[in-house]
Amino acid sequence: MITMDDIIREGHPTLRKRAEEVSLPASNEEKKILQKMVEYLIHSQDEETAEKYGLRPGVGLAAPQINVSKRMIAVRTHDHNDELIELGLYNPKIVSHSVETTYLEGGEGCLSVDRMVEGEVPRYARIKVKATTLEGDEITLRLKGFAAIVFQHEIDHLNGIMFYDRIEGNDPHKQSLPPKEVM
Ligand SMILES: O=C(O)C[C@@H](Cc1ccccc1)[C@H](O)SCc1ccccc1
Ligand code: NI
Repeated sequence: MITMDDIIREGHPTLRKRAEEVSLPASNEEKKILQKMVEYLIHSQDEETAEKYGLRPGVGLAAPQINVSKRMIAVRTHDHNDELIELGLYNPKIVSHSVETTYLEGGEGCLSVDRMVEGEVPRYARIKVKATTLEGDEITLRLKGFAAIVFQHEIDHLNGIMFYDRIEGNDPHKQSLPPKEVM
């Protein structure tokens, strides 16, 4: 199982790389890794298991965070209708987004960042994501609210972007809004 020992922390070069596309169908090894990433989220959201193994709760995890520079993410959260989203995805892509932006009150955290970082992180309010699931199905997700923020946080990890790169007042040359992905 994945524990905090497997999660690399800021300063590790893999967190600043652009992760490689996964050629599909995924290999057995890639499937195993993605499955374990989903399991990490399940374990981390179970109070007893999280306590037993010292897991930080997570609603998302990107493969670069376990030092695997491949375009794979796991997400376990609820959508705006309070439906559970529990997915392992290959090659997720934001194919369109709202002009309107939003942010998480109180800012964001990250399993790869062992410190509090103040500041609002601007995110698109609504996004459309295309990806291939762990089971091999191509899906399109229309997301808003917290789920949209989670997906943007995780897809940023695939592009070597950390949440604090987007906080106003940082290096003015850094893009404070998500870069145009595929527009
Ligand atoms: O480091 C990660 O990628 C996992 C983050 C994702 C995330 C952080 C902030 C906002 C949206 C997504 C972890 O889930 S941080 C822990 C956490 C847990 C519940 C709610 C928000 C953040
Ligand atoms: Ni993160």
